[in-house]
Amino acid sequence: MRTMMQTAAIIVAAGRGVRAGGDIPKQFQLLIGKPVLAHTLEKFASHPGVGQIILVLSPQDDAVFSATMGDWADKLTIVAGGETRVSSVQAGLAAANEGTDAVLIHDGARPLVQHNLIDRVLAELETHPGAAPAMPVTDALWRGDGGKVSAIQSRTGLFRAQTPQGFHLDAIREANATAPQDAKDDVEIAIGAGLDVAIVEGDETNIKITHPGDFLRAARILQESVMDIRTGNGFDVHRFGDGDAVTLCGVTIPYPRGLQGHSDADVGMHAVTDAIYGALAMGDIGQHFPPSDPQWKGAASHIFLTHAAELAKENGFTLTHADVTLICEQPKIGPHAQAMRVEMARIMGIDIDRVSVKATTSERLGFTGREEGIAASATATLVKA
Ligand SMILES: Nc1ccn([C@@H]2O[C@H](COP(=O)(O)OP(=O)(O)OP(=O)(O)O)[C@@H](O)[C@H]2O)c(=O)n1
Ligand SMILES: C[C@](O)(CO)[C@H](O)COP(=O)(O)O
Repeated sequence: MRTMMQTAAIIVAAGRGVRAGGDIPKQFQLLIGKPVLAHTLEKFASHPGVGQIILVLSPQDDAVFSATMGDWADKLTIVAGGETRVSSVQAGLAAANEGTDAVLIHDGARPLVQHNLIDRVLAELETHPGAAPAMPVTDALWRGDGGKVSAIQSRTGLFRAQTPQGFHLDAIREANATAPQDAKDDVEIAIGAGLDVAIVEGDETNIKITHPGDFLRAARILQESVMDIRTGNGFDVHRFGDGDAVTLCGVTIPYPRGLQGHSDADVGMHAVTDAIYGALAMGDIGQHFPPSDPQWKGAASHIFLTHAAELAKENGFTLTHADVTLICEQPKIGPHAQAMRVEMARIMGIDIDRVSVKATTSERLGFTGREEGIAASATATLVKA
């Protein structure tokens, strides 16, 4: 593990973004609600292997930076870039803190970079002065002339270059100092200076925003990757008392005793309700329907479950699954399980094949084994796409 290297990230964002178009340079344009550059910076700021973050900006963009991302300023070392990418990188290299061993040079216009890609580059820097991600070319390659295919180009050994490109600081500083200004990237500069650069596996989603259509592509990729999937669990117990029926998961079953509780004591429905609140991280039944409040005395539990399901919907989640296990010796649940699924699915507004009701005994052990009460355990899964 590379615990000894002090690594800085240099994010180059001084370009004009001519090909992408728009009123402001592409790095400041919004990508699902925040500037492209903010997405990029977040990835490096949250990576444990990255210390200093050097942001290279064009002096022409001081106002747009302050207006769109001013709150980032005190987390960064901001330096002025140049006319070419090479000169912008040079400015970044000059700003690395004393003691920095390695740098990751990354396009501000690649907002979808993932931590595991950064990890792969850092790992190779343990044994190489340079390391950079790339994707092997998989399409056939042609040469064209006048709108016609003029020759076939072998793709063997060809790669599409990505960033971040990582280097030992001293080595890339020396190489960059004499680099041609038209170099496409830092690997070109490094190998020009005779440095050994390892190729690490790139990521198909690590695209560079270059043309207008790339904003939509990037937004789609981000929306897929930010899918929020949550699982919550719930557990409840009610003791037996006088009565002639129990209500479990919305189904009333005749039985020589009843379940005691402030509400209708539907232990199964309470467990599912609490599982939904748990997935939302929004408290529990007691918090939403305090037992101290007389209006809930004897309340039907579908009120609670409906509230939890509505709350999930209001917060943008789809309830995709609920699973409850009733723990009791008696009554036997099997004959009623299907009716319970139907009723719970109806209340939650989801298909019955997304609702599971199971039962188990506790082998005559404990309070459920002694038939003093019934327990229920549940999970619920919520998805926000
Ligand atoms: N003088 C420059 C030129 C480019 N870059 C940065 O280098 C990255 C990759 O460059 P590219 O996609 O070519 O960006 P632009 O130069 O902005 O694009 P265009 O050529 O369409 O104007 C971008 O994050 C860009 O901001 C830079 O810091 N300084
Ligand atoms: C550095 C780079 O992102 C590697 O793929 C790329 O070369 C820079 O962008 P450009 O579009 O080639 O100017």
